[in-house]
Amino acid sequence: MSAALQPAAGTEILEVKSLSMRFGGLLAVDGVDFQVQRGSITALIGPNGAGKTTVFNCITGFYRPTAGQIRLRRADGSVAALQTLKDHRIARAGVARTFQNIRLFAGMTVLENLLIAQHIKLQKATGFGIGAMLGLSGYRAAEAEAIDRAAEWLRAIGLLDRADDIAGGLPYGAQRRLEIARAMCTMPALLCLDEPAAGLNPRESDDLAKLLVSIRDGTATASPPTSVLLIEHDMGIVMRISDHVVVLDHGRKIAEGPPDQVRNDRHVIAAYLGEDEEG
Ligand SMILES: Nc1ncnc2c1ncn2[C@@H]1O[C@H](COP(=O)(O)OP(=O)(O)OP(=O)(O)O)[C@@H](O)[C@H]1O
Repeated sequence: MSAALQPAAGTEILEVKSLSMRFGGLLAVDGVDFQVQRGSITALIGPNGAGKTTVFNCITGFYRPTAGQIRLRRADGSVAALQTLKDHRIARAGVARTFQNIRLFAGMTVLENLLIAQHIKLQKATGFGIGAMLGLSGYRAAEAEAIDRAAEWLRAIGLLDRADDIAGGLPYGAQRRLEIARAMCTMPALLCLDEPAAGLNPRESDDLAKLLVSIRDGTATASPPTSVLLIEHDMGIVMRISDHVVVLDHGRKIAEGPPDQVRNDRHVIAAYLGEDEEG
């Protein structure tokens, strides 16, 4: 049965409610609540081990939460209860993600990486393979559309002239942008990015910040505006591009609000100072 349950009410695209995740004796996420507003960039921050990636893994179906609800409210008003779905169904429901460590198909070309991301749509359009084998027009149209979309995203990330290069040979910052383009080729409602600025130099970070804002605003390509949830340690980027910041520490939410408010929150300052003392 579909996870579409009830019509939309608010403007949030994602609602995380009383989320908990236990690993044996460790409560890595402890009753966390937050929302991602449609058309916003929301950052999930906190010291090392705060539970950020675990929250992401629950949202994207890599972990089944111990308790709590994760609701994706789609544009058509239906609600998907993500905590009940497997990862591939969450992807189909409209949630795309990237990982802390780059996970491209390094031996394939830049373009192939973007086409593979669209294989589910191609399969559907072709009656799961038969149409492709027979060379039916539905397949050719879907394939042309996939290539057009890939080209649009390659233009948006400045890699159109490298479409036929091997992805693994790209500079690190370009690989990061390609991963984001790959996620965007699935036309998600919500884009989840786990430390997209990790390892980038200042110029690459700047390009990334602009790309994320253009994804949020729908100006990167002809695609509509897309809500973004990101985990990020680079506070320069977080403070510059986020509309809303959620702060975790030891598995609990300790603050949330606009960047300026969170930056001056005494609980947040104490959590980060504590990390410095330990480190
Ligand atoms: N699969 C797992 N099994 C056991 N413990 C885990 C697992 N995944 C995470 N943890 C633990 O849960 C806690 C939260 O980890 P998590 O990776 O979510 O934190 P984080 O905020 O993303 O940290 P970082 O910023 O360092 O990536 C840590 O104590 C971690 O060791």
